[in-house]
Amino acid sequence: MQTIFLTGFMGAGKTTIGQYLAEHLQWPVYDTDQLIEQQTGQQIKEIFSLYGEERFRELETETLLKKNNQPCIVTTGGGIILKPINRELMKSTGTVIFLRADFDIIWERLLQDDNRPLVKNKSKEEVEILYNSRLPLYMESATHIVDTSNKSIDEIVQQIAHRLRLN
Ligand SMILES: Nc1ncnc2c1ncn2[C@@H]1O[C@H](COP(=O)(O)OP(=O)(O)O)[C@@H](O)[C@H]1O
Ligand SMILES: O=C(O)C1=C[C@@H](OP(=O)(O)O)[C@@H](O)[C@H](O)C1
Ligand SMILES: [Mg+2]
Repeated sequence: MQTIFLTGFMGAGKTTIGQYLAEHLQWPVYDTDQLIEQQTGQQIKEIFSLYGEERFRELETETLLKKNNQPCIVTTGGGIILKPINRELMKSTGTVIFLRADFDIIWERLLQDDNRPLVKNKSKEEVEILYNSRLPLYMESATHIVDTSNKSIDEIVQQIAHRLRLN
């Protein structure tokens, strides 16, 4: 089994589900946002405000390129699917699980913290446009789609393990 990449929109639960899945499978887990923060010594929101989104996207690609071939879980930032090279890198080196969730559920979660620069000061309508614009890219790059709406974290972890025949 190769790397398991978790993709999906901001607030879909990638970082959280990845932690629980890692515990369940006893696999290491890496979060691209956390790796970028460790590497740069800066918070994601600082990188966006100091250098812009484009620089952040380059850092995401660098992070994917640095990954070794050992089995692990990689939880990605919601925009990782924007660059074709990222979609190719993930698909060619692992299994890509798109964590899908209804936008209304996601929006409620996004209201809980203000650490996401692409959400801060945006209306619900504006973020929904971003969500809809990205959906085809999540679909195109996914090897599996897991619907997470109204499911507990435990149910989602079980479902992923079952779909990948890892339990
Ligand atoms: N299935 C779920 N049910 C309820 N809350 C969830 C679920 N998945 C994630 N959350 C919560 O949603 C918020 C966003 O999750 P997070 O893992 O940061 O998402 P992402 O990494 O996709 O942006 C967190 O507060 C997390 O606890
Ligand atoms: O969707 C995006 O473009 C982003 C998602 C964030 O990660 P999460 O999806 O884990 O919130 C983080 O990478 C950055 O704020 C940009
Ligand atoms: Mg995350």
